[in-house]
Amino acid sequence: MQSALRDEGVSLEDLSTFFLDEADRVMRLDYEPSFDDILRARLQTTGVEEHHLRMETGAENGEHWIFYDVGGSRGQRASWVPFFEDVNAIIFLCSAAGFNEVLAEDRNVNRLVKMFLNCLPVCGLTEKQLDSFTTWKTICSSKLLASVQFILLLNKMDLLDARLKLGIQFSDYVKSYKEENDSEHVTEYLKRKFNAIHRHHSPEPRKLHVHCTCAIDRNTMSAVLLRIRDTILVTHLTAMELI
Ligand SMILES: Nc1nc2c(ncn2[C@@H]2O[C@H](COP(=O)(O)OP(=O)(O)OP(=O)(O)O)[C@@H](O)[C@H]2O)c(=O)[nH]1
Ligand SMILES: [Mg+2]
Repeated sequence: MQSALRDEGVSLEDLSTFFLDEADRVMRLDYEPSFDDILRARLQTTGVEEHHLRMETGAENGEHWIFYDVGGSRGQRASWVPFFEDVNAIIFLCSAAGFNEVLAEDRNVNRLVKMFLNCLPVCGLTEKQLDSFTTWKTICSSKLLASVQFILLLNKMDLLDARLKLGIQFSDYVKSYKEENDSEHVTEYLKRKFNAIHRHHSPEPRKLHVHCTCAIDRNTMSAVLLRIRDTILVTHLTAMELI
């Protein structure tokens, strides 16, 4: 069924059964999407989208955040650069569960693996390990972004955990991986690889902040966003020599 839907241009991301399980509710004439429906929906970003968010609760009440969301698929990447110049921080989302997925735009290229292409000497990975690491390396190397705060979100931790618990072997896809097949060890491995690329390719030394996330979990994401806010604030105060 998944492949039949894909042939029709319908994508059921991550083999999610969420909307199929909810079909009765979703097909009602008076259906209104819940917060969870919105978080589960797959809406591909095309070009660059500007989002203004005004916080409505807690200490952040009234605060105004501007996000620029850039499409992650290959065809969208060329449009990123002009928007980078004035940003305070780059939040790079990488699916930690992408190790056994291929790109929709090129089914010969592994999603995580595609991250690693030009980083082989740094990572010691095989030629199969390409996409997210390649993109990460390109962004880290940018001179335009030398003074921008970098924040890495290793996302889809729930799916990573579920896949490893199903017995899918990370080492079958990432040949240099020799550790245990659990999310703790795999996550540490990914952090080391991303950190190595960042350290090796940044034009000037800078700190990298890494968070493990599940973007569909609103509670943990709001805590992560607060920590990101604090990181950006501290970086700015330090730059202005106020702390
Ligand atoms: N289970 C799970 N699903 C997630 C998580 N994060 C995102 N998703 C789902 O992944 C799908 C893709 O999310 P999008 O926001 O469209 O992905 P994107 O990375 O912005 O993709 P582009 O816009 O093409 O760059 C959606 O169906 C989300 O619900 C996560 O942490 N866990
Ligand atoms: Mg998007």
